[in-house]
Amino acid sequence: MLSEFSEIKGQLKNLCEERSNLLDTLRQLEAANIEGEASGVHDGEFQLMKQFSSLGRGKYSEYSTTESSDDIEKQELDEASDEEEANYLDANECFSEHHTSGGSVVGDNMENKTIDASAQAQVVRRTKLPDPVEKEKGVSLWAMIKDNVGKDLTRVCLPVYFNEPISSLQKCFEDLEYSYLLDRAYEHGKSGNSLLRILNVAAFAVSGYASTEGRNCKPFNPLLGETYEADFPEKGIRFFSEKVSHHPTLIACHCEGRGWKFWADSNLKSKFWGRSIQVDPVGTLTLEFDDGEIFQWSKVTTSIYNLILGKIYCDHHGTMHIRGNRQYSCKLKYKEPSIIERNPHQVHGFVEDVSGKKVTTLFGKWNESMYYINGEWASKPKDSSVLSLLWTRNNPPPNLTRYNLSSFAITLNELTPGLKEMLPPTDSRLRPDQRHLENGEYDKANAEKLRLETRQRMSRKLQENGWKPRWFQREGEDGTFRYMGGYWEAREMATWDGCPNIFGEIDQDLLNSFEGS
Ligand SMILES: CC(C)CCC[C@@H](C)[C@H]1CC[C@H]2[C@@H]3CC=C4C[C@@H](O)CC[C@]4(C)[C@H]3CC[C@]12C
Repeated sequence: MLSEFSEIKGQLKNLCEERSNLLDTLRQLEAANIEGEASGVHDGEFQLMKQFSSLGRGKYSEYSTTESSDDIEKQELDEASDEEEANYLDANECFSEHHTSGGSVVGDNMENKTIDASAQAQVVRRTKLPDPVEKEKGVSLWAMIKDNVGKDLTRVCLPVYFNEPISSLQKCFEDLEYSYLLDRAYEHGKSGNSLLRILNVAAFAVSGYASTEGRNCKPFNPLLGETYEADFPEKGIRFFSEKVSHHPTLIACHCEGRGWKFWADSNLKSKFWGRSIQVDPVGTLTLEFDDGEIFQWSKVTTSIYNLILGKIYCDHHGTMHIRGNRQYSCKLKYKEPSIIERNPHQVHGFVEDVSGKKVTTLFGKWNESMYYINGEWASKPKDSSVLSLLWTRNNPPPNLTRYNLSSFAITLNELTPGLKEMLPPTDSRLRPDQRHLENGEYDKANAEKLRLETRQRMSRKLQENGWKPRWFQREGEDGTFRYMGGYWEAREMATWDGCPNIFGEIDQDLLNSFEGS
């Protein structure tokens, strides 16, 4: 059984190598003669799709089967704890970049910064993570898992090496990296082009997945009541999120941009399949334009593969239905990976009008770019000139670390000058274990993580005793969390009433009441 499996794996590996050689050749060809535009005439959508995929600049290394070195560094595992019930897979949104095969962190000592020259605000954000203080330790996930065979994996506490220095609250904000698509959508709708509005909304919905590529660490599971603010005047957006429930794990977020508002709450249902995990996000994302047009959709299924052997990677599959309250809606299919289908990460779909008539075809890849074909496919000349680019992913930062954060993600946990003094005590940036991990202080990070997990274990009790989120409230029949307002106003006044010091020492009374019951 096992030998059969490794045989198949071996064959797959060969196939993968063959494929990546082919892809390399194609890429070279592409570099040689194509600049953003495909040449040649083809006879149908299929051909065009093939051609399109060969234009990809994505890497396919997630399908390679390099075995993780079994550096056995035994870690004391926490007993299955309450805290970890929903903690194993607690991310909520995500983003990422290309892969690094090794785990080396190379960087110069210079803190290189870029200056955003936009007239509005001179926000200077970092372009790399701090250089790690300690050398990284190699710990294989397999070593962790094999000692826990038979246990519910979702309840196994993992040491901090499996985390990325981003909390789930911050990861939610990664979905807004390409918020300019919504600005565009607003403008198009305003000038009467509702088709281009929904096309940009669709591209936005897909772009939220771009940075999940190559991300193979767990985000921090926020503490109950933990918050995250992101004021990005250079993007014209302001984002806020709060962990509103620990049982089940729920995160709510709210974002305001130029002509639109976006909100969501997310709950993840996960299934463990042995070698892989399937995550089904539950909940609706809502986008409301200032002119009253509303779009709603849900995220598709994400699977995380190669938990035991090979390189961990995730893929997304299922159908996303973007429902609008006016003329158009859109269906997008994220294709399931298969051995025969050598073209991973494909997304395609249609914009439909109220009568269900297909108006426009969309396709692309969630890790690269999205295109649309205007009008009836059949009536078009069959070459790439019918394609219009909607979205393309930003380049990865020059020095990728093992976390594979995008340039945008790198800025999310930064304490820019003067920010610390403004933040409430609940902000993710102040979470000590996450900060230590970011600095590469692994022992300190682990110690703080253990301390905070004690607090986390009390969350159920807190919730049973009537704990309520500070900034969000359940609303409507479906009970989605909506932002109540007041955060940015409180920030102006620097009054953080009702924002406890959740990262500090645990209040003795709280501890007593918890242990006494
Ligand atoms: C055992 C550990 C080390 C495995 C690491 C698993 C990583 C790859 C997992 C853990 C949590 C996962 C995330 C959980 C939830 C979502 C929301 C979904 O809408 C997009 C994918 C996304 C963002 C997942 C991407 C992959 C992810 C980050």
